[in-house]
Amino acid sequence: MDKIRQTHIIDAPKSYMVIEEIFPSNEEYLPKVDKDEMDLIKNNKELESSYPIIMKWLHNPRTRNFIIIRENNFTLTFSCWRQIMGLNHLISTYFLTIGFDDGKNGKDEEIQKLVAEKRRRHYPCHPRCLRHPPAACVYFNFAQQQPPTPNLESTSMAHSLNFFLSTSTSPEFTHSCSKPMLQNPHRFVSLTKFSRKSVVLVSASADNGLGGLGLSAVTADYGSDNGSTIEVDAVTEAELKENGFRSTRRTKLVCTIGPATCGFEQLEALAVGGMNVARINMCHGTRDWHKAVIQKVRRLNEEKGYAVAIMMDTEGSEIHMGDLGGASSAKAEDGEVWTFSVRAYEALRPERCITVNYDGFAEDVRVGDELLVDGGMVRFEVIEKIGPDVKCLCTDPGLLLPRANLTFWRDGSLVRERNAMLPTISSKDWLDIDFGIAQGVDFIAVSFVKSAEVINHLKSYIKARSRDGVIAVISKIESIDSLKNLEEIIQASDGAMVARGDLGAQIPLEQVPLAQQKIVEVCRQLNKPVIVASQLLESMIEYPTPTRAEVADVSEAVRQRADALMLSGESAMGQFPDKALTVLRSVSLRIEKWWREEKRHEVMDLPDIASSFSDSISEEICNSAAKMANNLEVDALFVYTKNGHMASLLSRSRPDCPIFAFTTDTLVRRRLNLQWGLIPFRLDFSDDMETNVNKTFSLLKARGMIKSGDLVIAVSDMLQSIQVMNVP
Ligand SMILES: Nc1ncnc2c1ncn2[C@@H]1O[C@H](COP(=O)(O)OP(=O)(O)OP(=O)(O)O)[C@@H](O)[C@H]1O
Ligand SMILES: CC(=O)C(=O)O
Repeated sequence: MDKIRQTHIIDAPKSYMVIEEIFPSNEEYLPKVDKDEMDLIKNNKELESSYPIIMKWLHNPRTRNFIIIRENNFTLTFSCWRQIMGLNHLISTYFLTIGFDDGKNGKDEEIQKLVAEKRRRHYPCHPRCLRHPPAACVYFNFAQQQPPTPNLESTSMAHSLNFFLSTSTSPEFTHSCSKPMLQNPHRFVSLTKFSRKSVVLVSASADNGLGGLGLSAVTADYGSDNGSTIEVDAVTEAELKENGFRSTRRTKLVCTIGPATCGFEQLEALAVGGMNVARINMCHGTRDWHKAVIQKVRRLNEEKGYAVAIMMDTEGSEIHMGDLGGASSAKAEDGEVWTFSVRAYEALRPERCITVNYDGFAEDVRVGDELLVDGGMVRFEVIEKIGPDVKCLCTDPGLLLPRANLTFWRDGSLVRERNAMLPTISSKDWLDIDFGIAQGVDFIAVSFVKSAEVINHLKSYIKARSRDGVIAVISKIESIDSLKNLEEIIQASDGAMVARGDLGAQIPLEQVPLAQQKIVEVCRQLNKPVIVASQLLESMIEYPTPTRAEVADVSEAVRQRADALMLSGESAMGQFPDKALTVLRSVSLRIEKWWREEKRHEVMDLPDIASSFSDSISEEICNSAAKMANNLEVDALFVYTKNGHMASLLSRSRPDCPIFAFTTDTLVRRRLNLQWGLIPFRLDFSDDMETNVNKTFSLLKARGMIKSGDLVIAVSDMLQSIQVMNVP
C-alpha cells in the first residue's frame, strides 16, 4: 500500500487554498522569508502570480507546513522540530502573518498580538511536544471584505496543539486544518491542482491531544478487505446503493409499539419502513408484554442487521384514567353524566364509570372544576362529589382512550395542589426502570420531569446498576415545571422529547408550537438529541392518508431540524402504522431535499459547550469539519468514534452531507441511531486512522455503498484530526 501525499490548490469561487506539506529535515531551522518577496506578495492582488514565491518557500527544505491562502490575506506558521532519540521535539515556532491592507483598522496586528500571546502561553512547556510527532501548523484568516475576526479559544487551541484553524467569519469558506505529519519523512510532492477526484481526510483526538484538521489528496491502492466486516442495516445499504449519499434521510423516526405492531413481521415492516427507535410505553401493557417486544426487536437486529434502538417510556406521576375494561375507546356524548372514581372495581364496572389512578383525585377536585381528558379532547364539568366518586357532566363530547391523561382546571387555571407534589418517578416507575436496565434498553424516557435533580439521580442509579452504564436518559418536556427549568433539565439529560400531548394539556394550545421551537433550539445548542412527539399524524389512526395540516406540522418539525419524529397511537394501535411511517419518511426526505436545494444555511449560533480543553478540541474540529463539508460539497463525513461524542457534535452542526458514524460498539451504534444525519455502522478499528480509512473504503466499496471519486471528510475521536480524501 503506497500513499502519495499531494498538495492541492483548491479553487473555490473567489478563494484559493494552497495546502502543502513539506517534510522536515532533522535540523533546527527557521525559514527565512525574503522581505522583497513578501512585499511582492503583499502588493499582489492576483494570487496566481504569488504562487511561484510561495512555491519557493515551500520548497525550502527547512520548511514543512501547510499554507492556506485566501484571497489576499494569509498567515503562515512555521514550526521547528528536532528529533531526539526518535521523538520529535518542538523547538520553536515562527509565525508569519501576511496581511493586506483591507482598510479595516489594522486587524492583522491584533491577530499578531493574539498569536504571540497564545504562543507564549502554550508553546514553551506543552507536554505534547515531547510525545508526538508534530502536526502541521497554520493559522489563517479569510478576511475577504471583512476584517479578520479571530476567535480566542480556537486560536489558542490551534496553537497549543500545533494545528491550524480558520477564524474567519466568512460564511463561504472557513476551515480548520492540521494533521500529524512525519508519516513519510523526507518525501516531497509538488503542488498539483486539486480535483474532486482526490479524497479529503480529517481526523482528531481528545485523548492524546494530537489535534487538527488536514487536507490532503490520497491516491492509493488500499488493497483488499482484510477480512473484517462492517455492519449496517439493510435499508440504509439499499438506499445508499440506489440513490447515493444525498438521498439518505437525516431525520430519525421513533415508533411507539402497541397491539398493532408488536408481532415480529409488523416490527420488521416498521424497520424496513425506516423505524430507528422502537418506543415502549410502560403506561400500557405488562412487563412480560414489553419484554416480548424487546426480544423481537433484538432478534430483528441480530438476524437482519438493523440497529433499532429501544426506548422505554416511564408512566410517571401523571393523573390518568384507567383502562376501559378491554375496550379500545369509549364515546362520551354531550350532556351525559360520567363518574370518575378512585375505587378499585373488583367486579364489573358500572356503565359510564371511569377509574382514576390518583388516590387524592376526589379530594383535590371541587364542584365547578373543569376536567380535561387528553388536554381537551373531551371536557367535563364536576357537578357532584360523593365519597370516592366524582360525577361529571360532559360539556365537549369526544372519544375517551384507555389511560388518557386527566387535568383539572379552576377559574381558567390548571389546578396544581397536592397533585403537583407527586414524585416524578413513582414506585412503579422505579420497578419499570429496573426492568429496563435488566433488559438493556437503550433509552429511558422520563415522564413529567420537573427538575434536573431527578435526572441526575436517575443517571447515578443507572450507572450503579447497569452492566455498562450507558442507558441514555431522555427528559420528556410535558409540564409547566419542565418548561420553567428547561435548560438545566436538558443539560442534565442525554436528550429530550417534546411531549406535545401532555404539554398541550398544561399550557394553552397556541403556546405549544413556540414551546416546541424553543425546546428544539435548546437541545441543539446543548448538543442533546430531541424528539418531536404526539399527534403528528393523529388522523392516520383511523384513515390511510394524513390531513394537509398534519403534513405541514411534520414539515415544520423537519424544518426545525429536530433529531427525530415520533409516532404514538398511529403506530401503537392505529390501522395504518406502515403508511403513517411512510408519510413521516417521505415528508422528511422532501423537506430535507428542499433545504439543501435552497442552500439554506443555519443561522443558529452554536455556543461552546465543552467542559474540558480536550472536548473543546473535538468541538472545534467537528464544527470546522461540518463547515468544510458544506463548502467543499463533500459527499459524506466519516467519523470514527468510540463513545459517539464526536458523531453527535457533527450531527449538531447539521451538515448538508450524511455522517457515517463508525463505532466498535453495538450499543453506541444503536444510541446514535436517534441522532440527526448519523448513519451508524459497527466496525472494528484501531487507533491508526490511515488503516481505518483504508479499511472502510475497501469494505464500503466492496458492498457498493461508496464509489471511486466520492469526496469524504473523516474525523476521529481517537486521534483528533481531520482528513479530506477522494475514495480511490
Ligand atoms: N403497550 C400497549 N398496549 C396497549 N395499547 C397501547 C400500548 N402502547 C400504546 N398503546 C395505545 O396507543 C395509544 C398511544 O400511545 P402512547 O404511548 O402515545 O400513549 P399515551 O397514553 O398517550 O401516553 P403518553 O402520554 O405517555 O404518550 C395509547 O393511548 C394506547 O391506547
Ligand atoms: C409522548 C407523550 O408522552 C406526550 O405527548 O404526552
